Amino acid sequence: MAPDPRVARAFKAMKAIGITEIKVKPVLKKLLRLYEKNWELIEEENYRVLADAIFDEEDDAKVSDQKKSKIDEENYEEEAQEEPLRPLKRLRRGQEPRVPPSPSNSSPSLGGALLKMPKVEDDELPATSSQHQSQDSVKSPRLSAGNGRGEIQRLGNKGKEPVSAHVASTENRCIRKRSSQALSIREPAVEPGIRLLPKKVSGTQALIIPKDEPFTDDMLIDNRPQYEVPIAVIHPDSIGNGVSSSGNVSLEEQVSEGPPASPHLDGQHRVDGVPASSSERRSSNELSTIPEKNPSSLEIASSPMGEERLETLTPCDLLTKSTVRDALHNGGIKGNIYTCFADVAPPQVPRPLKFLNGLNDLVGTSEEMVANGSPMSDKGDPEFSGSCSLALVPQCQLTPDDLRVIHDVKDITKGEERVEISWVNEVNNERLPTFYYIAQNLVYQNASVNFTLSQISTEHCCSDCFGNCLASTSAIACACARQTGKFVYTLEGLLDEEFLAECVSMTRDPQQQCLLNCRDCPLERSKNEDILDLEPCKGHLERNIIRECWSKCGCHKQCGNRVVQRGINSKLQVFFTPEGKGWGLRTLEKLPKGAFVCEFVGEILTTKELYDRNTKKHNCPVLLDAYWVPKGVSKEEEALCLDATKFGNVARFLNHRCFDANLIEIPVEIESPEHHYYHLAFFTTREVDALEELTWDYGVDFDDHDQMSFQCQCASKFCRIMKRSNRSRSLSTAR
Ligand SMILES: C[S@@+](CC[C@H](N)C(=O)[O-])C[C@H]1O[C@@H](n2cnc3c(N)ncnc32)[C@H](O)[C@@H]1O
Repeated sequence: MAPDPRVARAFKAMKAIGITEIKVKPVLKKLLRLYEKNWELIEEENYRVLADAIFDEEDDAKVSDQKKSKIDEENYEEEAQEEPLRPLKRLRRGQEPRVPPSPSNSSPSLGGALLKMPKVEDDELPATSSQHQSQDSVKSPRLSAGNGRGEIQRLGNKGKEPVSAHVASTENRCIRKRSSQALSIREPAVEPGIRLLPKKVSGTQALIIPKDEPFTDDMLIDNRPQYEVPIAVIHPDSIGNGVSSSGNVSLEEQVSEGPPASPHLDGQHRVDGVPASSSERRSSNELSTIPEKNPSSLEIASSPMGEERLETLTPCDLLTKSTVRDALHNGGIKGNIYTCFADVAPPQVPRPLKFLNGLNDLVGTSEEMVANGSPMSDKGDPEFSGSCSLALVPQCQLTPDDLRVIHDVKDITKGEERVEISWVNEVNNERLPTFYYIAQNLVYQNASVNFTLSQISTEHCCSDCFGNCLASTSAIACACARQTGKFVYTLEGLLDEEFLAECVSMTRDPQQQCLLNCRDCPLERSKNEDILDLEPCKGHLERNIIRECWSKCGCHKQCGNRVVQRGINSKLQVFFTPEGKGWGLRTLEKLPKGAFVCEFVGEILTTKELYDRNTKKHNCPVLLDAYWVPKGVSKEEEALCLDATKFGNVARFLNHRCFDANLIEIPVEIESPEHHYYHLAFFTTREVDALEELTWDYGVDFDDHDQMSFQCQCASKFCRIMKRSNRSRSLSTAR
């Protein structure tokens, strides 16, 4: 096969400055991945980025060699003394300063959960040293969701079968099958006066990152399982106004040069340790809060694994780095820029970190952070204690968009949520997959989801209520609780134990599960154009639902019957799982049983639209089929699902756990009594410890090849794939 002329030209340009093909090849390959094959970025300025990246690679190799020699010569203690200046972790994350993964998910597993990233084709470039990870193919996820009414309102669903238009044809067959789901979240603590930053980044990184590049499947690289149902390339523009408020995580990635070692330590918090609000954070770009006595910027990375690194750099140092300078002038945003900008302080002499006795004195583990409520407790030096001042940061001519990106580095929600949600990768140098963070579901195109006040009759709201419906002493049940017979929330904001137990039982207990089958399943209709190919409905799991008060109700926004609509309130963190599941979500604080964690948020699609997307990189779309059977589905367009692959919230990072997941998903009606659309909320099924991963039973039938499939690593003793043979026994034991 003839070599790509662009490759040949790149080789030639490098050869002209004395760089051999053998050195060019691997770096070029990385850049192609990083830039998603956007050659223009590589070719700019006579392949400057490429040359920079190669030189950086060489520099890093030298540093690595020097370090190795040093380690041979010095004893362990001596090495430890130098840790602050050259973190051990750097070796592991060695690639980040050079050619950072693309914002859109450069790493194989990254895309993992949601988006899979195809590698650069080998035939495009000669063989390289890029690593290849095993790839599992993932089939279309089982779409599940449900809505039920308290004890209430039970609805059936399971996942795959067409529902006839209108006719609520249902054979209510109780079938033993399937599962439940749930999850919870938390937030990282932050250190006043000290910012956790990624290590230095090469200019290449800073210059790279095409912000608005279209995201296409073939630009992605991922070795992890792919979803059977691919996702379409969605441009923010095509989504409508609602998207404007969403955040593009890829942009965040662009800003950060590498996976944050410990997002807990970011500077996005106020001095009092309280997470800054979105607006506060935004303004902090203009007024940088800095430690009064901290003369220099301080880069700190740490991890629960005990790997930390510290580096002092003056703002001047940072700003005079050519790469940063270039990036600023070019309007590019990079990790370094973020670092320098965020830490810009009055020019002072960098302060040596000798006073640190060891990293562990300064940077605690995640557990310590959680326990102490602060990731860094000023142990190292009182000067790091909260006192701050505001300093103007005039040098950087960043656009408002740039500033927005900068702020998003440590908060994937970009201020969309009430709480900040950081991400951390203590396993490798993969970055978050590219997606736009949205806190509320958004209609993609055809989904017929209309909320009008006129739709809500007095039967559907409690207009006579006042204050907190749960605290009412009225003998007459609040209208919003009528369907369930009682409120399903307690005054503490948790799910009523009995209601939760019933929900869990209905999804987990084979004896209690009830699958309802519709005659003309919309799901099957969406999958198959030819009516002759239609498969029978596979059943929809019967569920309980929650009905919350809403705008037409007379109660207060803080009414106890408004939990899900108030959004995430726990301290959550997206992290890279060490078990091969890709990214996951964990809580940073202990969560009680029955706590709301988050909603599954994504694009609202018709099932037809979902299948039309024809992508194999879906992030577990969820079918809103809770009412299909009881109410029927009048037209195909009303068969809705949620796809969080490109637009979603933290729930897209929830991994699957067979049977005994700590989260369960429950349908929640909020704005609309129309049953074809509802919210899907995750609640804890038990108390969840701080740092525990939050999991949800996708309800995957690993024997059904029509469903999403992956090599389950849930480690549950009830794992359906690992212990299939013992499944029945396990389930009964668990009960
Ligand atoms: C909704 S995503 C979860 C987030 C995902 N881990 C990521 O990195 O973005 C679902 C995908 O995560 C992976 N996954 C989830 N649960 C898993 C498990 N128990 N074992 C292995 N992989 C899992 C699979 O690749 C699955 O297709």
